[in-house]
Amino acid sequence: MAIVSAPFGKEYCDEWVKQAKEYDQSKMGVKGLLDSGVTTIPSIFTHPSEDLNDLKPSSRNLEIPIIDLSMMINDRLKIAHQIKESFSSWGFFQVINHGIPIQVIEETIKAFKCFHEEPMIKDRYVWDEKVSYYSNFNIFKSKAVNWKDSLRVLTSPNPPEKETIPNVCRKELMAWDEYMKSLCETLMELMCEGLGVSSNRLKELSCLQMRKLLCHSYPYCPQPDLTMGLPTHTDRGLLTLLLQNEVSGLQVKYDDEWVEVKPIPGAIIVNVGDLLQIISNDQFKSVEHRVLANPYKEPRISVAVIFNPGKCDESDYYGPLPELLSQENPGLYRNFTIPEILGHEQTDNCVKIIVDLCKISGQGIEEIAN
Ligand SMILES: O=C(O)CCC(=O)C(=O)O
Ligand SMILES: [Fe+2]
Repeated sequence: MAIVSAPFGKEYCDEWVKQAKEYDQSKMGVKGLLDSGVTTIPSIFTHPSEDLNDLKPSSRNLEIPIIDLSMMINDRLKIAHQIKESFSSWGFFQVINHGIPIQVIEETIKAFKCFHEEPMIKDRYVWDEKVSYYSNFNIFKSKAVNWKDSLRVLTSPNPPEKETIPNVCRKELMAWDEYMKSLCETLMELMCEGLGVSSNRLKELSCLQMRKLLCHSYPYCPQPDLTMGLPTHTDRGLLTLLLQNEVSGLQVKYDDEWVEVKPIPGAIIVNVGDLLQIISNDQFKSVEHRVLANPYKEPRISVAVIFNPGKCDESDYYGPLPELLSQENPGLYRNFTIPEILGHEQTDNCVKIIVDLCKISGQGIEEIAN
């Protein structure tokens, strides 16, 4: 294979697109490449050097906040304030003691690992099925291909079309979606209480209704210094609930430094997306994060459930909650509709594009969601 770096100059660009197309059409994914015996990464995976020069996490002993949900019974308001504080400073926290049995968590990871990892020769059926769900999101609009494989399923409306979910992990996927919906409902109530608005406010805005499940697998990478698992981005939706296995790799930007999110068995990572930053009028922050290419033999598995508003007509407007606005706290964003957001181009490395899209300069906003 010819040496091709990231798509600068036209010739390189043509060659890059050709090779990326070949890779995409083969539907083999990164796992398939590894199974075919590659010991170095094909050059289409090489990320630009500016994205690779600060891969080391901060040497300061920083950790994203941990919220113990079992303490909610004793002091609900305290937990609501912890959530608000975590979201306004970090945009992230890990939740523990959330009530989801550890066996369910282990079975979920096992089922998704099975989907991504079954080798093609051992079990044809699993491989064929995996190929039929192959997705490499906007590969040609990215700077380079990422060293990961992903499964994407729209889990709402519930139940989703049967054929959109792989057989090998259908049962676990549907169960996980229910667990996440229920945990998210509790967290959204606490978020509202932390903001000082009515507990059901986000639910009533249909914020639990539209869910997308992304299951990523980051297989071993022989040259992790040259590529990324998932480049720097912010999530576009409202809220993301993420399960990770014991293999680290996720980093969050804090104070201009990258902080590693240490795997805690059974914990769920929760983070603010662009839409929630807008709705909270900047009280919650949508924060940059990324995943390094995995240097370990064990694959990194993560399962993200992304929540979005379910009312998606041209006439359904969302924007900063009016209860949060005052003379001293004017609205910082204009209203938006979901079709408008969906119409906006998306790649794996978008940073705050929706926040920027809706930001208004000057004071006040023209229209307010109600
Ligand atoms: O795989 C991970 O740990 C993070 C995934 C992520 O950030 C995303 O899907 O938006
Ligand atoms: Fe993300």
